[in-house]
Amino acid sequence: MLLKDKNIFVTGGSRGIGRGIALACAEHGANVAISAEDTAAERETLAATVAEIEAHGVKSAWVAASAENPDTGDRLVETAVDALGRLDVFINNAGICPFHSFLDMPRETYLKTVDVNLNGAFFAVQAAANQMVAQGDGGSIIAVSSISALVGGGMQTHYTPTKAGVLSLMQSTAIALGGYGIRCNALLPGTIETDINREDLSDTRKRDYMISRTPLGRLGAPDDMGGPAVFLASDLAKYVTGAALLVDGGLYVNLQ
Ligand SMILES: NC(=O)C1=CN([C@@H]2O[C@H](COP(=O)(O)OP(=O)(O)OC[C@H]3O[C@@H](n4cnc5c(N)ncnc54)[C@H](O)[C@@H]3O)[C@@H](O)[C@H]2O)C=CC1
Ligand SMILES: C[C@H](O)[C@@H]1OC(=O)[C@H](O)[C@@H]1O
Repeated sequence: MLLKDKNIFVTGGSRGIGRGIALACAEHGANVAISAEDTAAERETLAATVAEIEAHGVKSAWVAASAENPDTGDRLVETAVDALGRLDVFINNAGICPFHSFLDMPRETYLKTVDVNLNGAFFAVQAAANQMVAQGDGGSIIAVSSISALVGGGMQTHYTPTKAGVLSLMQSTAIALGGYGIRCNALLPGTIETDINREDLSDTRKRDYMISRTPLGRLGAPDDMGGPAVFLASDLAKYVTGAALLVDGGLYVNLQ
């Protein structure tokens, strides 16, 4: 039980990587609140995931709050404090990756991707950090960046800069918040099979190619992200801040 009695918020926790992380935290004894995009479908998914979290005997709560709204960060913190009592760990995970070619990228696709992935992360992390500073005894902030912070993607020209930005945000907030005992780290997943890439990976040639590039011989699953997130959230990582942890089955280092 690495996270007993810690109070954690996971954005985009309804499904995919966020759900995998939320369930791993609950398995380790944490109370976990989650958010997702404000849609009718996500409200149902949030409620279902909250039931799975509570099955671990911990407290949970959900809020439907879209990341592109700069006020959302405050709503997330309010939800955590109202339901759990305080906020010890904040995990910014919500994100989108609408694959699209560069030359004809619609402006709205670019702007929405930046708003959700980067601007949303900034305001949410700022709100969480202010709550932790007010509590006065430190905390842990984790941002889900990507292997795509380090390498490019021809159909991801709008997306990869947001993931580099989120990594950079954790590096700078590690400095800004270190004096308050707040650690800030980034998780960099490789290719994890979720709804975000279901259509892209339905091309079996692409899927097989991605597997062939991965030394561990398979794509990732959401629960592969759980252990690394629990580690960074826990006191095992008490001297880890400003770090970037690749969780990619070895994909990044595989040149030849
Ligand atoms: N699946 C992958 O291979 C990788 C994913 N990532 C990152 O992991 C994070 C999670 O991705 P997945 O779990 O794969 O995606 P997913 O599509 O399975 O889940 C996305 C989650 O984010 C939430 N979300 C989407 N748009 C939102 C909005 N406008 N406001 C608030 N919440 C919103 C959804 O409600 C959902 O809970 C993203 O930031 C993504 O960039 C990074 C590297 C690889
Ligand atoms: C959505 C992609 O499949 C996924 O997202 C990323 O950040 C990486 O580029 C992965 O391949």
